[in-house]
Amino acid sequence: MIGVKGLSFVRDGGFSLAVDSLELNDGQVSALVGKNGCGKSTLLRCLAGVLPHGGSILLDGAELGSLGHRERARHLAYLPQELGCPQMDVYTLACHGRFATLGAVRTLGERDRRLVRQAMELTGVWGLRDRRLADISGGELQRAYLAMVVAQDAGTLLLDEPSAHLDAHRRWELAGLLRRLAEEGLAVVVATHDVESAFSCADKVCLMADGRVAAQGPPGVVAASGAVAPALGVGVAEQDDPKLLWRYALTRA
Ligand SMILES: Nc1ncnc2c1ncn2[C@@H]1O[C@H](COP(=O)(O)OP(=O)(O)OP(=O)(O)O)[C@@H](O)[C@H]1O
Repeated sequence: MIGVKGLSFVRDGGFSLAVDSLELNDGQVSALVGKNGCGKSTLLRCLAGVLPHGGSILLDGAELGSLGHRERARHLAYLPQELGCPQMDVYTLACHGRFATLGAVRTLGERDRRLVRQAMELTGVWGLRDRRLADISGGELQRAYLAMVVAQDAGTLLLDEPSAHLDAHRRWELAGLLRRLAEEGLAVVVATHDVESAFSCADKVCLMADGRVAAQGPPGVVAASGAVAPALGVGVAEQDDPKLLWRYALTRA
């Protein structure tokens, strides 16, 4: 669980992020949505401890900055937006999720190997385990990285654009996977342009504009707030057709 109070971050280029108050709870999927450049990744990077910031970020009750690297990795796993393609196979990448909490001796025990396999099966990459990262598709690479983050077995997941490169069916599967992780008690936080999925599947939507939180709350409350069209340039509307995949559809602003 993450609690933010008075968070601030200023870039040299002039962009500033300011979040007065935000709670990202255990057992919930929380979605950060907003236009390109509104600050979603910057906020996630502050929450992950990657960027220095003003104000307070509590991670499971402890000030984020007071936690050492390994302690933080036990509580929090972060999937960045940019995915590198190091010279390794999919299985080794997933094992890196376990390395985050192990010491200098990176020997995986039985529990580690079980967590890695579970994460790879959940994300559908177990069958790709021997393939080199350079030899798989963009969507497969996205899922391989997701396996690494899930294998870390942390209570809070920060995922930057986890649906990037995924086809329509995999996007749907991802929404189910995130729901399942939340039901296991994790705080799942996603920055996404997949607005339909965010409003349809998240417990909480945090709508961002110009480095600020324009609205936050349950999807229905944010959808009715009048803040969506100004923030996104498009609207959302709840649909009453059970045949539709997503409960919320995009509309003209
Ligand atoms: N490494 C960087 N150096 C300088 N400015 C940056 C850097 N990364 C992002 N910015 C700027 O910070 C602001 C917020 O960017 P950020 O990546 O947080 O937005 P975002 O909402 O995640 O965007 P997107 O949806 O395009 O990924 C933008 O004005 C962007 O140009």
